[in-house]
Amino acid sequence: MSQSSKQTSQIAILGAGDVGATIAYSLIMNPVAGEILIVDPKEEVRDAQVQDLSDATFHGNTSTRVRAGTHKEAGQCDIVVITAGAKQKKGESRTDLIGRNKAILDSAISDMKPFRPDTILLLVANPVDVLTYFAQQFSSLPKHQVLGSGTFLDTARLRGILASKAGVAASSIDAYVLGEHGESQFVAWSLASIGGVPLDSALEKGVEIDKKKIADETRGKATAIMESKGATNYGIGGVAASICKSVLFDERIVRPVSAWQEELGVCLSLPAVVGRAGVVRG
Ligand SMILES: NC(=O)C1=CN([C@@H]2O[C@H](COP(=O)(O)OP(=O)(O)OC[C@H]3O[C@@H](n4cnc5c(N)ncnc54)[C@H](O)[C@@H]3O)[C@@H](O)[C@H]2O)C=CC1
Ligand SMILES: CC(=O)C(=O)O
Repeated sequence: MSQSSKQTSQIAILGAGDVGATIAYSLIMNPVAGEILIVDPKEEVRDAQVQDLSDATFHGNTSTRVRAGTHKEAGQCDIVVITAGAKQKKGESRTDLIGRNKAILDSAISDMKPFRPDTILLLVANPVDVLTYFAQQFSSLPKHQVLGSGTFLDTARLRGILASKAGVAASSIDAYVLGEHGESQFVAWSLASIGGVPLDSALEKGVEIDKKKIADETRGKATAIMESKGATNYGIGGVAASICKSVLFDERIVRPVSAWQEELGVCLSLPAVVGRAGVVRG
């Protein structure tokens, strides 16, 4: 991507809560776009987040500007990251949010229309797979332009756990959590490798891993964090910012993101090639 298109790219973030603000902060610290628009009907919170985030743009490495925006403006951005919606209260599952968050999504998409034809919608609000499906329906954008963060965060969690067991950097581990960003997710153990060597052969002698325990710990990590601090925001902040970069730079990187699965008639995560058109190949 040329320097000038990098500077003029715009990312809108719908929802100025814990997750939306952290995604914006990640995009300021690792700049990929010229402008970030923060959109939230709670104007006081939105404006305070804009003020606070603007202070973070002071650091030397960024040319990204942050401002408050409207839903209509968001519909004309390169990427719209949708964090708008309720989060889980104690004892609630992600799927318990469906009624509230589907209604919020419906009204937010109506407010953003008409979309720029090449806009990418990145769903983050939960239940992310179901909302990705509804965003495809409500927006009428081509399905490959509407994707969800899916099991990318679960995959990051899995790689972190495996890295500490194996004593190698998480970036050297190739392993995926696939399926639903929720209770039915699964680890594709047969694909797991370290530096290209199948996981079981790559571990040092004497190092044993309990695959069921690791899969359970990965699946339960969000609940464990939320029980203590009420929300998860940093992991998804990094994950969503990384997807934005893959889109704007047309990276064609393979990521487990939630996308339309023609054979199954649902949105869920399988390894997909992510580029400027969204899911370039499923
Ligand atoms: N996919 C993933 O891996 C993750 C998803 N999440 C999900 O992200 C969502 C947001 O979480 P938090 O930021 O912690 O919640 P929050 O409650 O802190 O913020 C949500 C914000 O959305 C705003 N909002 C409501 N309707 C809106 C609309 N029509 N347009 C724009 N903004 C609107 C609210 O005013 C609020 O400020 C939740 O559904 C949560 O479950 C959170 C972490 C990870
Ligand atoms: C909240 C959520 O979906 C997560 O942290 O995985």
